[in-house]
Amino acid sequence: MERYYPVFLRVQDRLCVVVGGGNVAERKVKSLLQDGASIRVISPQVTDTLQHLAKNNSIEFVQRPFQCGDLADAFLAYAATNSKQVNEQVYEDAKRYSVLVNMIDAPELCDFIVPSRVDRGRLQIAISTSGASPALTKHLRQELESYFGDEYDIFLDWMQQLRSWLLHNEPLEQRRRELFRQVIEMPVLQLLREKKIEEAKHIIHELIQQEIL
Ligand SMILES: C[C@@]1(CC(=O)O)C2=NC(=C\c3[nH]c(c(CCC(=O)O)c3CC(=O)O)Cc3[nH]c(c(CC(=O)O)c3CCC(=O)O)/C=C3\N/C(=C\2)[C@@H](CCC(=O)O)[C@]3(C)CC(=O)O)/[C@H]1CCC(=O)O
Ligand SMILES: NC(=O)c1ccc[n+]([C@@H]2O[C@H](COP(=O)([O-])OP(=O)(O)OC[C@H]3O[C@@H](n4cnc5c(N)ncnc54)[C@H](O)[C@@H]3O)[C@@H](O)[C@H]2O)c1
Repeated sequence: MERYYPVFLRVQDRLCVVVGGGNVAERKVKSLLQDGASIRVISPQVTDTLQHLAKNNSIEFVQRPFQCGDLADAFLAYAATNSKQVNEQVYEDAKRYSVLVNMIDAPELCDFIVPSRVDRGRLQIAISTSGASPALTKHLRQELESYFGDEYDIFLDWMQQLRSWLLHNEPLEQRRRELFRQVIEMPVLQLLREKKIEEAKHIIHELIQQEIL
């Protein structure tokens, strides 16, 4: 069985080269755009959406077939054409320049595979079946999306602020851990789900007040 090591990559302003401009390429591009990657699509033809993104300057579009050397300055590469032969050329080029490559038609050659993700601001849940069933991956994403709502975005905003405050103001690591555990176990998320934002804020403030006193 193939095993993959999960990480969260920083792609902001890093060049990601997508070879091919069909539906699958479009999906990879949209996901990369969410995280601020600098994207170059190389393909004789692209979908309407990719065309539109190129017109907006959201992506760079190089309108021609793939050529060896195209991956020289890439951070990540995607072999996303409908031709096995072209995808293999992309693979060879990626190896030549030591660029990590995703192959949309050959999981066994992938340096990395693209997971589904539930995106709630700072909370990201990545899902993979190690390539066994992308259909199940998608299904699980939809299930998790209904469980994890936007309340996590607000909650994590507060947790981050609280954490940086405690890192400066509470020198005891054991005590900080205890406080984080308490906040997580309080019904803050439930209140946020019910849109009772002030009430949720209030119970965190009370806990911190006790801490200060
Ligand atoms: C998660 C997601 C991310 C994304 O693409 O953004 C993604 N595939 C998604 C959807 C999807 N892909 C396919 C279907 C049709 C149903 C089905 O086949 O199950 C559906 C569902 C649909 O479209 O409804 C067909 C398919 N997929 C691969 C092959 C090639 C092969 O297996 O050989 C074939 C053609 C097989 C054939 O020839 O028939 C390969 C890969 N697809 C992966 C990711 C990687 C493994 C992820 C994992 O570990 O689970 C991996 C290995 C490489 C990669 O692409 O990174 C995205 C869901 C986004 C969402 O959440 O909605
Ligand atoms: N990984 C996945 O998530 C996934 C999902 C579904 C299908 N697939 C696989 O993906 C392939 C089909 O993908 P699609 O639906 O996006 O295909 P598509 O037919 O919509 O698009 C193919 C693209 O490749 C481009 N292309 C062809 N030759 C090229 C070259 N020499 N240089 C650069 N670009 C070139 C075309 O211009 C076109 O834009 C199938 O082989 C299937 O096995 C993968």
